[in-house]
Amino acid sequence: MTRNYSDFFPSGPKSGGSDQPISSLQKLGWQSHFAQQLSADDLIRTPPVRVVEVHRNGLHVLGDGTDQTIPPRSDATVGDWLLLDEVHLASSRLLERKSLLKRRAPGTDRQIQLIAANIDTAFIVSSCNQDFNIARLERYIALCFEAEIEPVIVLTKSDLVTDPADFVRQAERVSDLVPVVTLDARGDEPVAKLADWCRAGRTVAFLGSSGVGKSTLTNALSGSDAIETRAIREDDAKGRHTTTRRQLHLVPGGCLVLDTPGMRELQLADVAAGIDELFSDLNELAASCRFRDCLHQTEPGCAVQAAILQGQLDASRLQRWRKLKSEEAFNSSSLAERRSKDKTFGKMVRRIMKDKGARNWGDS
Ligand SMILES: Nc1nc2c(ncn2[C@@H]2O[C@H](COP(=O)(O)OP(=O)(O)OP(=O)(O)O)[C@@H](O)[C@H]2O)c(=O)[nH]1
Ligand SMILES: [Zn+2]
Repeated sequence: MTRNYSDFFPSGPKSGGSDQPISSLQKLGWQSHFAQQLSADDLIRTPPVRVVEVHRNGLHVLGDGTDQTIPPRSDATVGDWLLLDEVHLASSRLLERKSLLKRRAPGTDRQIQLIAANIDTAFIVSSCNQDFNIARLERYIALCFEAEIEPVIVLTKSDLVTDPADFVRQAERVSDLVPVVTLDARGDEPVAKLADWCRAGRTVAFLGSSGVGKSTLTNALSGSDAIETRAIREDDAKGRHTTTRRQLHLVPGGCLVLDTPGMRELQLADVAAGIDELFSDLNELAASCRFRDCLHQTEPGCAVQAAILQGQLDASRLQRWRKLKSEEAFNSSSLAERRSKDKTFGKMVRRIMKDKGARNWGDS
């Protein structure tokens, strides 16, 4: 097979609305970030493929002329790029990610699980009704900032309220860095209003609680009720609650949409930097407090309390910041403890094995 290798080294992300044809790899989300990581020699020996689906028996990968399932590996997740070693599949090289969403597994084990890699934009979906919750939006945004994913707030069900303006105002106050879009997820609005982020070759995901309209939006983007993709399998097309797989849907002529059922139990762990970024206004204020360890309660010279008194800061935002930070600290510290216990245990095992080995030698 002859490949046009110039396609593998894009000059940069294609601009929206451009009529330039894009290569099959670019359609799969290939970007200069990945191209920079390989040499022409790598390319000849190991063609890039993207993991579009993870299931128990393996990873479904697609590339230029490649469509196959390779053995599972714990360090790769949906959205990852691999340099496929067709002779030794397990030796395929994992390319450095542009972004990574991970979570702490529910239950007692609480291991870190990789959710998805290389998402460009996450639409944080909430509806203009009782689901609307600033603290929840903030959690998702902190997570996106940490994961290096661009968040966009999408407020659905605008048709069910007389005026969504109040929801929009509240959502806009979450962060200057995060755009807010309102729409009716059924019909034509999503395609038009999300077009900037849903260009061909971009990878997007919808995050949010059950019933807010994530599936409706996904279908709206794909222009059908059953998303037409190369990765989709029959059972998934029928019922979206039946699958526990994670996969990327290739929207014909458009972006790639990640569909992951595990997004609902997201826990905040190891996202301190994301929280700092989201609450940078509070961090800046805190830097002017008289005491470095100010708790922003009743301390004299507290710049945060002063801002609240002056009406520049909403007291509830301070409360949410505190809550998020303590949740994060709790989740992360228990992980640290677990890691250190694991280490101690590992050391103990090695010592015993060593002792045993020494004794066995002595016995012989
Ligand atoms: N009126 C109105 N109904 C909507 C809108 N978006 C979604 N719905 C309806 O809300 C219901 C739930 O939408 P889904 O798309 O299934 O929500 P989801 O977020 O995918 O839910 P899960 O699959 O449980 O996570 C469906 O009946 C949709 O038709 C909207 O913008 N306006
Ligand atoms: Zn203070």
